[in-house]
Amino acid sequence: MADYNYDVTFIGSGHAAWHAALTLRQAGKSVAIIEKDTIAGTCTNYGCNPKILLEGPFEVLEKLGHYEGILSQDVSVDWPALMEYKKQVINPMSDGMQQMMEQAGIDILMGHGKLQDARTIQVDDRTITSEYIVIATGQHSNVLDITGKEHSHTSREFMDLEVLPRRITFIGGGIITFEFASIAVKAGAEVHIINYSDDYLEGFHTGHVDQLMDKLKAEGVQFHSNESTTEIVKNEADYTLKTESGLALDTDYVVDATGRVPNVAGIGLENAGVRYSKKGVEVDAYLRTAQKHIYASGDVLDKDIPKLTPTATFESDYIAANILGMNPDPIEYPAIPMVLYTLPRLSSIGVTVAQAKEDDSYTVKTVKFGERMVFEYKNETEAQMDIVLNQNKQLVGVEIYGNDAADLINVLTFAVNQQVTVKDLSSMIFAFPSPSSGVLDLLKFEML
Ligand SMILES: Cc1cc2nc3c(=O)[nH]c(=O)nc-3n(C[C@H](O)[C@H](O)[C@H](O)COP(=O)(O)OP(=O)(O)OC[C@H]3O[C@@H](n4cnc5c(N)ncnc54)[C@H](O)[C@@H]3O)c2cc1C
Ligand SMILES: NC(=O)c1ccc[n+]([C@@H]2O[C@H](COP(=O)([O-])OP(=O)(O)OC[C@H]3O[C@@H](n4cnc5c(N)ncnc54)[C@H](O)[C@@H]3O)[C@@H](O)[C@H]2O)c1
Repeated sequence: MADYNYDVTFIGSGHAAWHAALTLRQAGKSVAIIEKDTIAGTCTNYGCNPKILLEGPFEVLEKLGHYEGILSQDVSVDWPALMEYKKQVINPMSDGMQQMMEQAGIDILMGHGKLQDARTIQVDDRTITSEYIVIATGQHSNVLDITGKEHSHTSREFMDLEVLPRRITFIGGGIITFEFASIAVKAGAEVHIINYSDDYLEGFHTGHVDQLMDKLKAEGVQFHSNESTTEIVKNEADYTLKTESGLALDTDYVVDATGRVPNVAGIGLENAGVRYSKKGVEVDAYLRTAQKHIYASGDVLDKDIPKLTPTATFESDYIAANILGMNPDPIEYPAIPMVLYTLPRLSSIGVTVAQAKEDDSYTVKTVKFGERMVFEYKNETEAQMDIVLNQNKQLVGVEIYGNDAADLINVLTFAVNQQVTVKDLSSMIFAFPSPSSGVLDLLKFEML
């Protein structure tokens, strides 16, 4: 048998990689992780974690708003102090992860990984060989190819801003735009959203999206629909964003949030005979590429399911089990929850209301739990969920609008994936009062 430097080598160190790396190392495999930027990847360093940390104080402001007349509303967020706090909490995480992996016996190779052939990887000026390889290179922010594109910023740069600009313009009507616009406007910035169509937040419940947009408009966010950005002009003290229709918007900071692009270029996929397209790396039902010993995992995959941290983790765990022979079956994804971390949040799992309306076998119900349980939902009367039941009256889909939508969807993910019945719910006692027990009580009633 051929002699390789490592049993398994990962290109990338995000969630798609390190979960499998640890499991494989614990099972006695020799493992290397190649990383060219920051150990632990996007979510930990410039994605989910800093995003939710920065959002924390604004969530408090949002909740304060439900007690007007009871609590003084004269509170504001000190952005520079918040940024300092973000650095204190987030910056050490990468080193901590590196130490944890090295203590487990994983070799961390810093540098740009590039396949030379199907078993050989060049890492800057050194070369290693590996029996198995996992491509876990993630995605990068799209940058619109327009004049003055060098004046636009990515989500990563936005989350490093020491001072929040007075006027911020987001290009794109997707997740990143809404999450950042939601906090920027609460921080007092003048916020504009430029979208090249009039569709926003594709995939989320359209009624909830409309409700969220109305709220953001009331807070001051200005939406510019059906506008195609053509140019960003640098002026002496600010910038002007121009569109095809003639809109000229003066602003201090432009965030390009027009999507994320799989990192498939410059990593030697063609040298190794791995098939890919601009949508990502092509894999079979076992997450194996055209070369059966080369797997791909996480955001870099060409797949139709949401590109999220929990799916990257799920795939990483699957690959470890498959390589160890513990799971020889094709990967089987459960229903995957999506959460939009705006104020309030939107979340969903399973069959959507839009899908259910196309199929007579489903029943759709709207449950205005915020109105019905004012005390448990702390005056958030707008909170509601739209549920989809199948013919057996089991919960197959939920879409939520409300501050607690992230935690509630986790409870309901359990109900959807386990095909829970009213009898199951009635056989359990839940703590009361709490947001989840309120929702479960109402759910039982709707499922009867
Ligand atoms: C602003 C933002 C907010 C997000 N919020 C959420 C959220 O709230 N919830 C959620 O579930 N998901 C969220 N996501 C998505 C989530 O971050 C990704 O789904 C997740 O990080 C994917 O993990 P990954 O390991 O596939 O990729 P990554 O974490 O991107 O890791 C890939 C790694 O590969 C490295 N790499 C690339 N090419 C090479 C090379 N040639 N050599 C060596 N190393 C290389 C990169 O530097 C990177 O570290 C967010 C993303 C962004 C951008
Ligand atoms: N809460 C979460 O789970 C979370 C949060 C942030 C990011 N993410 C990850 O990042 C991705 C979101 O990134 P995003 O918000 O940049 O992408 P997105 O796909 O959600 O939104 C992109 C937006 O840009 C628009 N657009 C695309 N091309 C354009 C063009 N040429 N000109 C103008 N507009 C254009 C699209 O119509 C869309 O509105 C998610 O898919 C997910 O993988 C997840």
